[in-house]
Amino acid sequence: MKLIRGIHNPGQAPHGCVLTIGNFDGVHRGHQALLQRLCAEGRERGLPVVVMIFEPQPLELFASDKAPARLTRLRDKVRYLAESGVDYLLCVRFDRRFAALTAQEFISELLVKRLGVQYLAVGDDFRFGAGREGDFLLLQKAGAEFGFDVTSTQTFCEGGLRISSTAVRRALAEDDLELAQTLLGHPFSISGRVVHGDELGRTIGFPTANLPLRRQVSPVKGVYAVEVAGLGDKLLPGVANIGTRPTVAGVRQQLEVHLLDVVMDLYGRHIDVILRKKIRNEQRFASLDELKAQIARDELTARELFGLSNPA
Ligand SMILES: Cc1cc2nc3c(=O)[nH]c(=O)nc-3n(C[C@H](O)[C@H](O)[C@H](O)COP(=O)(O)O)c2cc1C
Ligand SMILES: Nc1ncnc2c1ncn2[C@@H]1O[C@H](COP(=O)(O)OP(=O)(O)OP(=O)(O)O)[C@@H](O)[C@H]1O
Repeated sequence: MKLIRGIHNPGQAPHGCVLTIGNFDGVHRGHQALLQRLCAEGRERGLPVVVMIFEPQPLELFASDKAPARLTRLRDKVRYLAESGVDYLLCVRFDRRFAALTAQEFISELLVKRLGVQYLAVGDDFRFGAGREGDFLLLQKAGAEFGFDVTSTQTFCEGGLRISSTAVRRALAEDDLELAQTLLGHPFSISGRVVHGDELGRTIGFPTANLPLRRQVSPVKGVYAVEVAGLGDKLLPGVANIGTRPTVAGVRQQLEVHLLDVVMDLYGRHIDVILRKKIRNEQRFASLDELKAQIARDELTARELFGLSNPA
């Protein structure tokens, strides 16, 4: 899959394609069903499959305080979309100028002139263009005028519930990792590059690898039994805390993971932390000793869960 950043990269995007548009946060099973359909259509027509996403996501530009927590960073979205068989990922920089394009301009300049779209699949609730004035009906009319097909994707459900990024966030907020995984079609994980912490963890006997969550708010909080991918062939078990570390007066939200039975310097490594089970909420302890005793109990809980023997 080829990643194209921005719509002004001449010659990079194909002219003539099958296309879908959306946030694709989480690349959940609803998205995957839509992508499968789109790939089949692309094969039939002998055309490349293009997915258009926006970065930042529209709500993050317009109402950053109301924007929901991201399920996937761009890097992970790219990986999941590539695995789904997409040929080109067009990542549009969503700024005030782009947002001001009228629905008609979006169709004629971008979809028709720039991409030469032949087939477009979107949900029937898809809105676009300045003031969200463009809708499915307008796309259908434009399709008839410019000669491209427009289909509304069939809603993909789980237990009567429409799978959506919002539904995954809700499952995570309710600590239902199992449901989140069912909706996603893959386990929920948080990835990033390990940075230096203040190394207090080392002095309390639990060295931790720290992942900053940056401007991204995490959809989950608390202490989890986890498995870490990205450090060789095997998944490595660990315990992680996602929060602000009130005991040591931390401020910024971060993820900290302590690996069981392995000592290695993870600084600078890119890791993917798969959340397997919530152990408890983050707490403020009266002393570091109490925190240390609790983390030791968290470790035992995780060991039991993973069927590992206790440390010597
Ligand atoms: C499994 C685990 C559970 C944790 N639980 C809490 C907690 O409940 N409250 C808290 O303030 N900090 C918690 N922490 C964070 C510790 O305060 C943190 O590891 C310590 O401050 C070391 O920070 P450093 O890595 O920046 O040196 C937890 C860390 C781990 C690995
Ligand atoms: N369950 C589903 N079944 C079929 N198509 C879906 C499903 N969920 C999303 N889509 C389609 O995938 C495309 C991208 O969806 P997008 O990520 O913007 O929305 P979403 O997953 O419904 O998220 P949100 O909860 O934020 O509305 C859209 O065309 C949308 O209609």
